[in-house]
Amino acid sequence: MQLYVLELICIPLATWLVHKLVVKRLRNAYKSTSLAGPPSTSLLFGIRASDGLLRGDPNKMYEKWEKEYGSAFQVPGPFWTKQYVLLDPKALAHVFSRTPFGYTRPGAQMFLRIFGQGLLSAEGETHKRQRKALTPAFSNAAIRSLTSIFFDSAYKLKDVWDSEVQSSDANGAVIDVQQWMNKTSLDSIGLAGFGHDFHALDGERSEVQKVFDSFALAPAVGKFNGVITFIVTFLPGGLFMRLPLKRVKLFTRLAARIREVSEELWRKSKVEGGNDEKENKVRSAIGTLLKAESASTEWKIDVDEINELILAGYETTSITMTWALIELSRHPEKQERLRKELMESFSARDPTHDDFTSGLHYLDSVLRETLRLHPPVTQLIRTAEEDDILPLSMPLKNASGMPLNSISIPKGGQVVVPIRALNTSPTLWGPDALEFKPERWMDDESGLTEAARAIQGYHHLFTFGDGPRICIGRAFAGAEFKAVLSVLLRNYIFELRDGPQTPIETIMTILPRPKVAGEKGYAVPLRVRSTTST
Ligand code: HEM
Repeated sequence: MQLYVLELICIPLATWLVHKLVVKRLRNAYKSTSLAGPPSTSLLFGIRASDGLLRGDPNKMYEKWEKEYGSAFQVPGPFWTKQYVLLDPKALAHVFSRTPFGYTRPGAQMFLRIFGQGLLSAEGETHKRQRKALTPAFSNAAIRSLTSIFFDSAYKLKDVWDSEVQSSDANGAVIDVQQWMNKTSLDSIGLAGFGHDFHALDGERSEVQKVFDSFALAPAVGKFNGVITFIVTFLPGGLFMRLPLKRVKLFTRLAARIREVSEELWRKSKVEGGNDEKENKVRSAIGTLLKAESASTEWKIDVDEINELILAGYETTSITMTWALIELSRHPEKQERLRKELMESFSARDPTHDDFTSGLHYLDSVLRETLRLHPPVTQLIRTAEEDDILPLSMPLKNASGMPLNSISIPKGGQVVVPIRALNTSPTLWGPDALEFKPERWMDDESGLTEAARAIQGYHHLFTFGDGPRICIGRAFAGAEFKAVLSVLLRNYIFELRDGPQTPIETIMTILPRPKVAGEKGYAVPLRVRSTTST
């Protein structure tokens, strides 16, 4: 009798396993193109357990493999799967044009579990509907009305730095700029996104900021990075959230804190923001939506949406502004060129939104070059929802050396978009691909190679993704970056404390952040002097 029960459990389980591990694998092997690529380093985890991917920067490995195998190659994934790494512009354009329907985001379940049903976790028709609802909040007109909020934050920052700089000697004050970019970004997203002041620039440390910081104090090191990638992409989100891991607990805490703030903001906005009386509430992204919502019964803005905007907008923008200050400190002549451009027309007043979008070309080039060299999101992964054929624009050979003009991907197959490797590939960007050269974007992108021009995305970059899921906050981030840098560059001169050759490393928090080598946490101490003291 006992044997009978055991059989009842074991036979279906074994059948399911055989189907999953053998039949599906054989079907996929038959339907997929076999590309060249690095060998597996672990029976169970494929190449994900290799030191280069786990402890190092995965993009360094992708750069190395691009040289060895070409513009598309395969890497062995966990449980005998494989992932296709794509650096071919035509193949990528195909994948992104089919998103969100042909290819889905494997981590979406995790976002859903942690942050609720927002844009990041939505797929298919739900995504389409939610995206349409949020779009007015990020339109040109909306960003134009938010620009003064970005300036308010920048000037608040200037007040604090002025007193530090004035009380320092002629060499200037040493300031950890990353901390201050965090505060500026958090206050800006609070005010411009939701009409809420986190008061980070006033010295208050909100609960949300405390949890974000705890990721930096307990960074993902060693095997953890790889294990997380493995779990997120292969287990259903529910299981991931039950894993007794420190980082999972941090994510849960972060979600809870953000949710507390979001619920409060949402409640306040509902009471005050749906009309014109409270002008500061309407002059925020959510204010715009609530105003529109009152005229429509089709959709409702939700707390989950607020959650995700804080998560998606805070760190990404802060990291980008920090990298720009590092690069400008490493290249004093480029810093001077930017200052000159700003001072020529804006020594007496601030630029407007129109000045940012149609003038100030060098500032725009510094933004693009920073986004190219230092994308805060360094890779995207997509799962094919059906069998597909990827067209190719660059010559490629399969694993047996035969020329290919397309790649077959089976349903369930995963493609990796190595954003940083793509943005810095010498094949696409030329021999100076790794150099910080805003000049390449000037004069109608005159310094771009033909190959780079063929790349789609945001100005030929995948830093914001591409297609229907392209970052909805890209103009928001761009306006904030430009407002903050235009104030800082007109008022201060920046240098790396220990000279332009100071080594910079990256450290994994939620996203990889820069840090000066040897510093605690993710500190980026720069020497800051007033422009009027020279
Ligand atoms: C430099 C700053 C930023 C970078 C580099 C960045 C990057 C990205 C990337 C790569 C994606 C696509 C993810 C994917 O396809 O899987 C994305 C999506 C998204 N971003 Fe950003 N982001 C930035 C700033 C912002 C800001 C300021 C906001 C909001 C205020 C924001 C809100 C979002 C949202 C809601 C999505 C999901 C869009 C969708 O799925 O339709 N981002 N971002």
